[in-house]
Amino acid sequence: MSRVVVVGAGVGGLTAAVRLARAGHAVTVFERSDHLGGKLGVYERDGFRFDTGPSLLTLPQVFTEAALDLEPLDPVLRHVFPDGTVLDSSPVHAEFLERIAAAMGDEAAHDWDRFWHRARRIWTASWRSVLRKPVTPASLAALSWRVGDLAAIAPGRTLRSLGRHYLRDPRLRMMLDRYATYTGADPRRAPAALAAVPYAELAFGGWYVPGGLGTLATVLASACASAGVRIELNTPVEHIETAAGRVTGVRLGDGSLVRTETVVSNVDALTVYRDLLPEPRRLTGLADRSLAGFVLLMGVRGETPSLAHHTVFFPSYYDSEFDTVFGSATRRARPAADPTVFVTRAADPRVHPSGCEAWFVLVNAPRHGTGWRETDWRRAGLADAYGDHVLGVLARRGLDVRDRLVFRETRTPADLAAATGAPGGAIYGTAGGLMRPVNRGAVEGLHLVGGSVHPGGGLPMVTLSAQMVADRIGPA
Ligand SMILES: Cc1cc2nc3c(=O)[nH]c(=O)nc-3n(C[C@H](O)[C@H](O)[C@H](O)COP(=O)(O)OP(=O)(O)OC[C@H]3O[C@@H](n4cnc5c(N)ncnc54)[C@H](O)[C@@H]3O)c2cc1C
Repeated sequence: MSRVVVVGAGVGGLTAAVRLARAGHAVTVFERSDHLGGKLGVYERDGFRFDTGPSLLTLPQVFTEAALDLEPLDPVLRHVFPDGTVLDSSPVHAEFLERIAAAMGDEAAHDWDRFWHRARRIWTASWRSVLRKPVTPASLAALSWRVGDLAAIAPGRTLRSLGRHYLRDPRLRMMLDRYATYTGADPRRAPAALAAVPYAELAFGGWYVPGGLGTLATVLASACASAGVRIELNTPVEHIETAAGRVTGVRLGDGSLVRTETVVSNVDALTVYRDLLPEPRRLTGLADRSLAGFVLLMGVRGETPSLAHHTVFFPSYYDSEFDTVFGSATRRARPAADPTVFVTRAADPRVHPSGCEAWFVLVNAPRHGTGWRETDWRRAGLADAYGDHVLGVLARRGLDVRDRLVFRETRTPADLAAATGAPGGAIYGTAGGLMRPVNRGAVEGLHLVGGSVHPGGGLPMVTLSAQMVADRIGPA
């Protein structure tokens, strides 16, 4: 029986651990923190239960290691535009077209239908040629894929330009642009291939896990237990030991050495290459880093019928938000004055006391430490002041919750970085791009899973990375 060490108990690490143990390996997971799930965090207070990370599960067919009880969402998302238009997305295409026509007119519905057919081609090509296969610069260059798939994905084209080509209504353009942020990217730089994201979300639906998405970590943990995986919490891996270009073991925080020839790392690739390997190595194929997020967790009195499970409130000038949170060569990244505000409020009595609601509010935010003082999220008072600001923005967009708060907690990019080891609190690891770091590590026996490597961030992609890596390692 071969011994495999998994570093990190995020969704990628736990999924790889289950799959490898079922394939006959003796698997040990070392996790630096005192809890499982990584960014898939849960926070409980006064009878309220919050997911501190993911709130939307897509591509349920991917989660084969976790038997989940799922509830479909309709609408998947409610969009509130700056002119007051409200558009609910539907997992049934014909129904969504009717909703678009009712809210924005027939021309807009026709445009979305045309875009949808192109997005389906992109999805089909991505699923077949990219998402379940290790993609490397060499495989791209060798054009080993079907030429039709390459044409559909249109490498080199941006999501923004694809949207401008198909969609005339500025509100639909805004709606499409937002999908770039599902990988923490700027739509003006993100590849057109990300059109696969709205396709997948609407064609296969958006799902809620009763009790909250944190349940996924619990289910994966029990799958680990049944498969015989050993999990050690509060056990950071300080180094990956190598000799002659091969993995020989991992050095733990207490100085002890655990010998193994196979390490699956769920740690951000940047950290692995910079800090865990014996000599810092250049990470090839590093795409842009993902955005971080600023989160408010709020216990709220009363009910809010204007909210769907997920509601997005758009700003008047979307590009100015991207300019601000990404920064540029001449302007440092800063929190946005007029950000998009994403509110999740589950109608699930398991997550709030009766007569109340548990709100998760997320806005795009620059990574911790990427700019000057403005992006030092540890600066005294910044988190509270920005939280006040976000609630003021929400009030100006028609939803004033400030006099209904039972309590309010804040999670900044610096908090996420501290809790999960995500550099700068990047939500998704690397932002959208075809050239993410590859799953095969720089030394023999090292494999990488999780949001910072191919095929990317978000629960389904992270799960696919783990499945690909486990299958590549093969049976014991
Ligand atoms: C606010 C927020 C909202 C999100 N919303 C969604 C959403 O709605 N839908 C969706 O699909 N995705 C969403 N995501 C993204 C999703 O959470 C991530 O893509 C996914 O959970 C990342 O999993 P991972 O496998 O990369 O591991 P991570 O979650 O990054 O976990 C890595 C683990 O490794 C551990 N670790 C790090 N260094 C060491 C070390 N040296 N030794 C031992 N252990 C170590 C960490 O403590 C951590 O537990 C969201 C994320 C956030 C933060």
